[in-house]
Amino acid sequence: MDPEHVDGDLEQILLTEEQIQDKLAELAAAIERDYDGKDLLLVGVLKGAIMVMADLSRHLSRHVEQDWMAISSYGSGTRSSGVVRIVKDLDTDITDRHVLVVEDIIDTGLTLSWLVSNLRSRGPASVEVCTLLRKPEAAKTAVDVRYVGYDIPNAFVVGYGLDYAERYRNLRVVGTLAPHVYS
Ligand SMILES: O=P(O)(O)OC[C@H]1O[C@H](OP(=O)(O)OP(=O)(O)O)[C@H](O)[C@@H]1O
Ligand code: HPA
Ligand SMILES: [Mg+2]
Repeated sequence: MDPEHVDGDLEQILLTEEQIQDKLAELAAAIERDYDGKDLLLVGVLKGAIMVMADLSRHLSRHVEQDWMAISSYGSGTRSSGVVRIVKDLDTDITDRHVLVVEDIIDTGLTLSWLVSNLRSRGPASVEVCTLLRKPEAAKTAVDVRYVGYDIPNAFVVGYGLDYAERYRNLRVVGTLAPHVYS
């Protein structure tokens, strides 16, 4: 879906389809270099990361395995509840595996810091993180993020997997939501 199909619900387009794809190609190239000769498992965080996982993995010119976890901390609102809940766990045993967590956004960093420590407790060879978007508050958290696409301002964004009340995930762009939508 394109921005003109959401009836003025976007205040501003932050990232075009081209900017998103160019960045994912760049990140994929870095990942290929860093994991050369190593087995790699991509772990996508549902549901937001579906688009990033689909496009990032297709920019890779190597074999990877893909698995998914569903954890939710936002529910239907615009603020993190701080309570992280596993809705679906991995199907894969990650003992001695190189794991790369694929995220759409790191906002407060609460979801990710919880997830990374959960995964590290399973005895993997390594756990790193790749996110398309990161907000300033998250940049201050202790979680080390190896691959960051774009640092964005501290506003609620939707599109390219990111939702507000489950809508807008199928937008091709990332944009800020106009206040009239949620006020
Ligand atoms: O850094 P944080 O403040 O913890 O926020 C980031 C998380 O929030 C969103 O997921 P959400 O809980 O909305 O689930 P969803 O991906 O299914 O929309 C997003 O996809 C990240 O996983
Ligand atoms: O800005 C956001 N938009 C949508 N989902 C989110 N989850 C954390 N931050 C955001
Ligand atoms: Mg969400």
